[in-house]
Amino acid sequence: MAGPEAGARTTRDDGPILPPPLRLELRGIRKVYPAVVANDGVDLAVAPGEIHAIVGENGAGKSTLMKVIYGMARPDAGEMLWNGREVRPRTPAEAQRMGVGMVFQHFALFDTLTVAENIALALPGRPKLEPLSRRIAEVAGRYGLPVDPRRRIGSMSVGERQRVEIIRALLQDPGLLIMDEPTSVLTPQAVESLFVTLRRLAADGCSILYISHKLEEVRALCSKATILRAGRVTGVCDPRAETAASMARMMIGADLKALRPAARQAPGAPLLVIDRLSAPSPDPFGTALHEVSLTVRAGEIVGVAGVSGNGQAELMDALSGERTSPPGTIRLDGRDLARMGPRARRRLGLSSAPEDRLGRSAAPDLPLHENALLTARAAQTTAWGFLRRAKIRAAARRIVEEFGVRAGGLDAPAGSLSGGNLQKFVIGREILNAPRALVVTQPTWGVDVGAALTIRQALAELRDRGAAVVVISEELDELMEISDRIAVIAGGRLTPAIPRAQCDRDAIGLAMSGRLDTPAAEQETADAAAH
Ligand SMILES: Nc1ncnc2c1ncn2[C@@H]1O[C@H](COP(=O)(O)OP(=O)(O)OP(=O)(O)O)[C@@H](O)[C@H]1O
Repeated sequence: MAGPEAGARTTRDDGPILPPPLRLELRGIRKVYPAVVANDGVDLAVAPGEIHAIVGENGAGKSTLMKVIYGMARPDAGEMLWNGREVRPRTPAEAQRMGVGMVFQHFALFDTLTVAENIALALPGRPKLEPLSRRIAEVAGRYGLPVDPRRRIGSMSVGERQRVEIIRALLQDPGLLIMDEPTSVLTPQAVESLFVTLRRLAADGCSILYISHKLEEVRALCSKATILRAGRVTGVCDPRAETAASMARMMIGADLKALRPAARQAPGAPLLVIDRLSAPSPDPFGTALHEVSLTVRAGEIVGVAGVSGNGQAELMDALSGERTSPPGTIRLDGRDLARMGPRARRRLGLSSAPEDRLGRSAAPDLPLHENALLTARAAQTTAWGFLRRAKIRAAARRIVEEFGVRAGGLDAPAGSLSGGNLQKFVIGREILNAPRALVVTQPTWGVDVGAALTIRQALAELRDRGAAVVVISEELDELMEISDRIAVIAGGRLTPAIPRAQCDRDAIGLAMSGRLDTPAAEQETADAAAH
């Protein structure tokens, strides 16, 4: 895959055997943004065929470093060597020609085109579809990435789309593949098969840079890790010889606090009751909701597991009020909110934080303090019709402090925050509004281990104060940790929720793949009948 020198040892004349040059070496990379030094003298060494993790807290500078390597950001200082030669890629196309491939968190594929058509668009010289389809099938077979080149992207699951992205990158014959948080959207089974693919690639000599907040995955997959904190390298280690806790310590510079166990009380009366909610999807490739029913009691967190694209977005739209008047009811304390818009629902105590943080949960160009205002209740932020500026700034400051949001001050635009920091801000804002019921999607998506803990703790505390909380997430581990009961959404249908203690990971994983005739689902039905 990565050329003849990959993974081999080279000889020079008849002299001693020399190790091959590093695939990639960075020396003293520095990148400065107006309010922050994102990379501050970063060194990185990646050998051929090495799976190398980049870990660090939100805002530590991981994405910036990847952008430098992929020609999307110009460093202010430092040098980059590729197979021992100095290079300065100025665009992604240049980086690709050099041999760097990148698979992004957010896929850039056209729904209406087939796999082969999408891939053809990305390759130089617009290759013919027939021979290209054969090459796709060949790469797919070699690396265990089953994909039909004639299928339309719109009909594919997220895991399948990721395979297409990986195949697209592999067809450019990369010597280094950058994967940015690749498992956040996958079922446990899909994560396993992704790891098989990556190990095969590495065995063929392709180096992999693997960005992740999931330290257990890093330990299972990677043979080396570079740890960043506040733009600097704070450690290089072999993750297999570390524990998740010891790596977290290098990332944070302190021990990770444990989730504080709360003095739990039994949940109270039903507070949020969703009954036979159906909704068509606005998106031709979306998933319609079919008679979704769920009862969440006061003082309870119900997790909704599922692979993205199975109706989660439609469920969130229906619960947040972004789409109204569906058949079915959404009752909060007995009052039906199904025909009310988001503001009215919020006023009555039902808050939500959709997944698309920059598009729908925050205004990227507005400063943080104005973003704090977006979903605040009017009573807290206005007096006699005037905005209470000091109160709003104080509310924004509280979010930043309690949730450890790293930003260039309250006047920094939301769009300048790193992905994880924006996430902390949006979720923190909703929790601190103290709603009676809260629906969140992927609450810790892209946030580091320390911040994930803070967010989970805050959700648990909200629950313990008597709120009804629904967490829609693709991360089964997280749902198993924080939910009192778990339901699975697949194909727009929701299984009844079963108590966490009775949840079996494998059965949930299967139900997530659309196989609802599992023991877990039968158990749920029995339990629901008993309620
Ligand atoms: N285009 C930009 N303009 C201004 N500041 C930026 C820009 N891009 C990144 N930053 C800042 O640079 C720092 C590093 O951000 P970066 O996205 O590299 O972090 P990260 O480690 O990838 O974080 P996360 O885990 O949250 O994705 C952050 O403080 C961020 O706010």
